[in-house]
Amino acid sequence: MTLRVPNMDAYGISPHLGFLSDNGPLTSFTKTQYTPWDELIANLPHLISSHSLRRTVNDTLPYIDPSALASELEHQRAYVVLGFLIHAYVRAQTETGDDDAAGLPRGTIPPQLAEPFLHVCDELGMPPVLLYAGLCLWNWKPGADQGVLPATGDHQFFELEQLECVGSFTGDLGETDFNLVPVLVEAEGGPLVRLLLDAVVAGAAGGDGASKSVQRALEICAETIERMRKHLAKLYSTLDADFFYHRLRPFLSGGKGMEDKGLPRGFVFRSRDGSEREVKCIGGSAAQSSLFQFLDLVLGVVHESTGGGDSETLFQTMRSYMPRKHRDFLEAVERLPTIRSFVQQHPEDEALCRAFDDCLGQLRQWRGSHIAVVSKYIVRPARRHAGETVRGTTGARDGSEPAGFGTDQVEAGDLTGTGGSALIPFLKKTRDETVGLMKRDGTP
Ligand code: HEM
Repeated sequence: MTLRVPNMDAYGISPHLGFLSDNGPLTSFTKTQYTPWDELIANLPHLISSHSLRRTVNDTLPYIDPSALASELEHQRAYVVLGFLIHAYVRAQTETGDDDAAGLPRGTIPPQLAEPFLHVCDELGMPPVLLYAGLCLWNWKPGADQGVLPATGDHQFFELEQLECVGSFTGDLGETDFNLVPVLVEAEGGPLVRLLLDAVVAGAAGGDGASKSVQRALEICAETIERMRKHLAKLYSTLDADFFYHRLRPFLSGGKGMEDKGLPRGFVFRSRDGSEREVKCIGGSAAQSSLFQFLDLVLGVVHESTGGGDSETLFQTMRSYMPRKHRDFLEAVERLPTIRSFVQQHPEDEALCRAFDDCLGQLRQWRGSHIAVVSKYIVRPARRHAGETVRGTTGARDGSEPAGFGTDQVEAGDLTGTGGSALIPFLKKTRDETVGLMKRDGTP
C-alpha cells in the first residue's frame, strides 16, 4: 500500500518539539518599526492595572504597516502581541462600562490594532481572536540567563522555572504557569508525532519486524504520555482557582455569547476607512491543541459526542481555531490508516495488543487528571458562585454550538446542562471513549 505520509516540515512541525517551533518564538521584532508593539506588550500588566492601556493606545500608538512582517515567526509574534493587546483593550472597555475615550463604542478595536491583527490572522489562517497558539504555542521564551534551547531530543526541554511568557495580562506567576504548563506538555509529547507516523509507515510496510516496531513505538508513547500527565500537577502550586476563574478567564473570551456582558456585537474591528468587521468567536482553550487531536487520530480514538449541539463534535469545531498549517496536517493524518487498525489485524500478538491498551490507558489517565484540573479551576469556583453560567475556557457559546462546554447552569451546587451534556460529563465521555481493545471486564 502506498502511504501519503505528511511531510512534517512542510506543516511547520518539529521532529523534536512537535507543534512548538524548534528554536522557540521570536523574543522581539527584528525590524525597528515594530518596536512600539514590543514596548506595549512588555508593559501590558502595568498598563492594565493602572487603567492606562486605552489612553496609551489611542494617544500614542501609530498605525504600523504589517506588510513588512516577512517570516512565519514574525507573523506568530505579531499575532501574540496584538492578540494580547486587543483582548486587554476590549476587557478594559467592558470593565469600565464606558465608551472609549476616543469615541469608540464598547467592543470596538481601533484601526492601529485591528488592521495589522486581521492581516496576520489571515496569513496564519486563524480567526481574529487570541487562541491556544497565541496563549501557549508561541508565547514562551527562556528567562533571562537561561541561554538557548537545550539540545533537542532525549526529553530535554526547559523546566517551568526557566521559562517566561511573551504576553501576560496580569504578570501573575499563576497566569504564566497557566500558559506555560501546556508548553511543557507539548514539548514532552512533541517527539510522538515523528514516532507514531513512523509506526504507521512500519505497519503499512508489513514484514517480519512490523509488529515489533509498532509495539516499541506504543511503549514509548505510553511512557511519554505518563510524563505529559505529570506536568499537569505543576499548575496547582501557583495558579489559584479564584484568580483563574474571576481574573484571568474574562480576558480569554473571544466575544461570543457576551451580548449581556457589554459586547452586544462581539469584537468589532474598525479600519482606518471607518468600515467595521464584527467577530464573535470562542476564546482560547487547550482543546485547540493539535497534539491531542493527532494522538486520537493516529491511535484510532473516535469521539462521537456533539455535546447536544449540531452534528459537529467539539474536536471538529476546534480545528478551525488552530493555525492553518496544523489544521491541514491533521487532515492529512486523518487519511492514514490508524495504529488501532494495525493492532486489530494482529489479535494473536499479545505483546502488541497489551502495548496498545497500555498506551490508550495512559491517554485515558491523562484525561482523568485533566478532569480534576477542570473541576478545580472551573466547576468549584463556579459553584461557589451558584447561579452563574459555567463556561469552558472557550467562553460562552450560543445554541448552534456543541452545548455543554459553555452553557451549563450551576444550581444549588449541581451542574445541570441547559442544552445538552454538561462540561464534566462531556470530558468524562471523552475520557471513556479513549479505550484500547480490551472490554471493561478485561476480555478482548
Ligand atoms: C487551569 C487549567 C485548565 C482548564 C481550566 C482547562 C479547561 C478545559 C475545558 C473547560 C475544556 C473543555 C473545552 C472548552 O470549553 O474549552 C478543556 C478541554 C481540553 N483541555 Fe483543558 N484545561 C486546562 C488545562 C489544560 C492543559 C494544561 C492541557 C494540556 C495541553 C489541556 C488540554 C485540553 C484538551 C486536549 C482538551 C480537549 C478535551 C480532551 O481532549 O480531553 N487543558 N479544558
